[in-house]
Amino acid sequence: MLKFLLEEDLFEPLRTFHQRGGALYGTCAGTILLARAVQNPAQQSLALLDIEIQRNGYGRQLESHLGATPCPELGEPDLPLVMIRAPIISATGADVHVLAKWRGQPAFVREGRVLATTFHPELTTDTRIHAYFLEVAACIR
Ligand SMILES: NC(=O)CC[C@H](N)C(=O)O
Repeated sequence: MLKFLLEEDLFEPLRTFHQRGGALYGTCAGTILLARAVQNPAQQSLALLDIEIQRNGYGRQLESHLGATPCPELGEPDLPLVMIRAPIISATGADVHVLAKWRGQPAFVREGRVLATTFHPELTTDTRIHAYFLEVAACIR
């Protein structure tokens, strides 16, 4: 994804979109791209979300797993989590709201109109995060 963004010169258009008030949502590798700082390995990123992130934070593919976790912002039931070689958010800035955690680490975060999850809601039938994103984009949340 990083290679593609660089090859297609998409860094600046995405930053401009954000600057003009556009909403962004990253899942997993998308969250890595949005982060202020990436480790394991260090790499360039958009730095549109004030988090530090460790790629493959749980380990290799064998450590991919399912789970469920509470998300007070979205109500009951717990959010289903699909963690595929998921990253771990290791630090969050003062303006970042942690909306859900997994194993003690932020798993769903928001800073203004930027949302990010370390898991894949698109692989479940639970559409609450996508609906929430649309509301954030429409400035009604
Ligand atoms: N499911 C994913 O997007 C995995 C991300 C991948 N493990 C990475 O570090 O780039």
